[in-house]
Amino acid sequence: MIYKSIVHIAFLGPKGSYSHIAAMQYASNRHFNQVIEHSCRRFDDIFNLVECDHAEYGVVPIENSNSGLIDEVGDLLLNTRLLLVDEITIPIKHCILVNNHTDINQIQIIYSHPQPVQQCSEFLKHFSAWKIVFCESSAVAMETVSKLNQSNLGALGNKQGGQFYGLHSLLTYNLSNSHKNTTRFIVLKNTNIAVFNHSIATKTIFIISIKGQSEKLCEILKVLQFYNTKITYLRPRLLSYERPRNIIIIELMAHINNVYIQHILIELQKIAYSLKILGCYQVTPLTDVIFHYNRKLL
Ligand SMILES: O=C(O)C(=O)C[C@]1(C(=O)O)C=C[C@@H](O)C=C1
Repeated sequence: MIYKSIVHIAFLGPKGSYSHIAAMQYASNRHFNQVIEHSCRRFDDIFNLVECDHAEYGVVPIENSNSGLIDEVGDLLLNTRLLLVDEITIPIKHCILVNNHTDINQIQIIYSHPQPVQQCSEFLKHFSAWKIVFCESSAVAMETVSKLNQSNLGALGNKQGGQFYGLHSLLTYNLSNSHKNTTRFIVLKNTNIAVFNHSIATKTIFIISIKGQSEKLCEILKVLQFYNTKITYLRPRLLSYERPRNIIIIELMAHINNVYIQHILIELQKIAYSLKILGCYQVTPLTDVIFHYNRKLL
């Protein structure tokens, strides 16, 4: 446990975004007494704030159970010197947020971040006449609908967040394509939080960049298979088609000082164009996110 009186946390805002929920949940898990919220409009602003020490922690989404890697965050990780010190997974429950008496049939325009649109694509097929306007976050979407205060507008967001903007929620069952929709957020920091006890569940995450495509990827997989380490995440992303270059984020369930991990890193360094350790941290069990969040709102 970490006890610190005032902690600055940056996240994709404004208030009521899923990132805000995750950031507040992290603060609650860590028993921070007082949190100064730095609500950012873009992911790179979050990275910059933490890099410049204006915020101690940055909370960003890395992966959604439906739509996969958040590409922009993956790309930012390649170039940052920040470290991953923790992660938090929260349930994502999208609904439609509207002004006062708006009925679902009155809606003509939906404001949303691109991620919820992707995650609710099956549901949205039933309302193909809706015009979709993309926003920087689900909270910006809700804020916009609230400010415009028209009965033909709706936002894709979450019920709790909608309360910040005085919106009503329609269709509060899960609108996502799959029954269980969760997003994993990572916590970024300038310095590492040391994990001394190797027996507890610990992850090591690194990012590799490779030139060329399939052969290098196969070589990497062979190394991982040889050392038989538990892979909890592996995701390649093609950065450029012209001169093929891939980044691969790999997450292994072991401490960085584990002898096998050390061998793997040495082997992979020979194959990769670049290899960067993103972090090594203890995995905390899932907690009841919405409970803490509601308590803060009421
Ligand atoms: O729009 C928000 O509320 C965010 O916090 C961003 C974001 C994302 O980029 O994935 C976070 C979690 C959900 O998957 C949807 C959107």
